[in-house]
Amino acid sequence: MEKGLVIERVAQLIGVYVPSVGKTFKGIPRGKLLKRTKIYAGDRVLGNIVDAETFAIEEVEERKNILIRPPIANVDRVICVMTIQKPEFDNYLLDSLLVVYDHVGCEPVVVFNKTDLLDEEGRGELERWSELYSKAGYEVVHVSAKTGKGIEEVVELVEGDICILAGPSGVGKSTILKYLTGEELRIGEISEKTQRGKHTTTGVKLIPFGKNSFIGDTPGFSRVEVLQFVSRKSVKNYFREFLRYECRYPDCLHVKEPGCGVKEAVKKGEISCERYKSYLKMLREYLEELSEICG
Ligand SMILES: Nc1nc2c(ncn2[C@@H]2O[C@H](COP(=O)(O)OP(=O)(O)OP(=O)(O)O)[C@@H](O)[C@H]2O)c(=O)[nH]1
Ligand SMILES: [Zn+2]
Repeated sequence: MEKGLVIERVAQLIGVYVPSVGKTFKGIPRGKLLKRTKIYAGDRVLGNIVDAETFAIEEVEERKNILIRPPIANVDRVICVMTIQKPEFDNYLLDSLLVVYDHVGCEPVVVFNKTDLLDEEGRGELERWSELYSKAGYEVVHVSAKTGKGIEEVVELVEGDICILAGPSGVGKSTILKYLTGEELRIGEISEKTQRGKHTTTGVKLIPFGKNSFIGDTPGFSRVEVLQFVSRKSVKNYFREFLRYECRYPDCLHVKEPGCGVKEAVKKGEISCERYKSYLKMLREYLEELSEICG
């Protein structure tokens, strides 16, 4: 059987890219396959080329994850696009994206875009935040989708991966996608009925770029409520720099417990106050003493 990758899932249409022939076929699920599983963009499938247009899908390989928004399976990377200025950097939003995507097994990359328009102060901020996130254990890249600067570094970093873009409105997600693939980013339809800002789309396409990478044509989250996705007690597992420290109690939430290694590290300046504040905010906690430690 041949291996294929579902790169298009729009209504009933399934597009299967078959690397051995470098071509996309119309996928037809065989037998009772659809009774057993759904088929998502990003699914790795096994099947046979039936004719010049058709690929009969026999099996869907086990998925490493499925994102709900956009609906894509096996997403390796989320490119979290942020800016320092225009719009102003929102570190709480970034921290929320990092937690939620890490939770689904999607490795985040922090991309600061619009570096071309930074003034002196902006460049200082860019350096400060970049150092903070690198130290915390994330990959950080500076780009300008206007001049193309730094984009190649992103392409190299995500080689071979299935990616999506996430980040707030106006940071340049569409511009980056256009730069990478020559295609437009589709905006997910916003369903007005749900108050949660849920987006629904009729389908999703993965667009090839770089040597062997794919990227979704629908953006991921532009804002996110962490506790809708991650339980209160496991949020701490996705602040990766916290994992380097030990606490007296293994189930320590790093809030008011005695003998907390994380809080100690914040006091010593080894964990940044900004990150710790984001953590408390996610848990809807507040610490009086923090104003003394962090100012
Ligand atoms: N100077 C500069 N402008 C940029 C850059 N990238 C994008 N822009 C501009 O910023 C504006 C917003 O860019 P978009 O690509 O539409 O941003 P988006 O994140 O897709 O926004 P939404 O569709 O609202 O989610 C556009 O006017 C772009 O031309 C950049 O690197 N430098
Ligand atoms: Zn602790």
